Amino acid sequence: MYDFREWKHIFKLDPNKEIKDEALEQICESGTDAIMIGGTDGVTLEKVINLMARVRRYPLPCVLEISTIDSITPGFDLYFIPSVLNSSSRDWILGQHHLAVKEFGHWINWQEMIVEGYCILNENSKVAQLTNAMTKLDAEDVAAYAQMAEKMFHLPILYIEYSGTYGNPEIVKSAKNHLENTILFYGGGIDSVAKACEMANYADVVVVGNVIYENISEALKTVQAVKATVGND
Ligand SMILES: CC(C)=CCC/C(C)=C/CC/C(C)=C/CC/C(C)=C/CC/C(C)=C/CC/C(C)=C/CC/C(C)=C/COP(=O)(O)OP(=O)(O)O
Ligand SMILES: O=P(O)(O)OC[C@@H](O)CO
Ligand SMILES: [Mg+2]
Repeated sequence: MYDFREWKHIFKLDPNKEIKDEALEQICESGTDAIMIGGTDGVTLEKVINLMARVRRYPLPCVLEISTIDSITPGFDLYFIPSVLNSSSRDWILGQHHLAVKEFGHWINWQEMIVEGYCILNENSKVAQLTNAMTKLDAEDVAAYAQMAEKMFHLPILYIEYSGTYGNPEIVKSAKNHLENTILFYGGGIDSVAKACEMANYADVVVVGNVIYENISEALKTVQAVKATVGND
């Protein structure tokens, strides 16, 4: 079983986006710690299976970040289950989860399931709009979610999500200062070595998504940049 607590860098591949074999090979052989498959819209079972099979040619961990019940497929190393802590709708905090467990609970291998407490901060992102996230939060608000994630709910992961835009490092730093056991993921707008290094100072794991499809050579450079950053100032 892979230990996500040891990871520092993840590439997130979107099943709803095309990636050529050559680019996929570069991503999978980049030295990243894991591939996470996930996205907000257009995530179908067929697209997830197809992408998983292509990633499976390479010997690195492959995680499904569940966004819909219908696209869950066996064969991943781990399953990350998002719960959007700052959603204004119970559906995205625990409602969808309740439906899934009620219907499929007897099939679930809980050792493979890792819950991510999401805090979504880019109001213009598709994921913020989908989940009705309350994005107007300051560092104190996010620090409170961090404490709740760790101390109240004992969540393994807190994910600060700026999907599509670069976030505020002070907010990430403040969250990190309130965490001892919960692993802090940062994702959003990492499109350069400088941004990757800055967030790696505070987050335990830096997630890199869109730049894979926009500028693969910059995407690849983020791997060593993150790994060379000592972190947690
Ligand atoms: C192995 C096997 C076959 C098991 C079967 C048993 C089973 C069904 C287990 C599942 C148990 C369970 C509790 C499932 C949860 C079900 C569920 C649908 C929960 C809701 C998850 C959720 C909150 C989704 C909302 C959207 C979201 C937060 C998605 C996460 C990914 C994300 C943030 C994508 C954004 O990515 P990005 O690339 O920025 O987006 P776009 O580029 O597309 O804009
Ligand atoms: O696509 P970007 O903006 O890199 O964000 C990565 C990830 O946090 C999305 O869920
Ligand atoms: Mg994306």
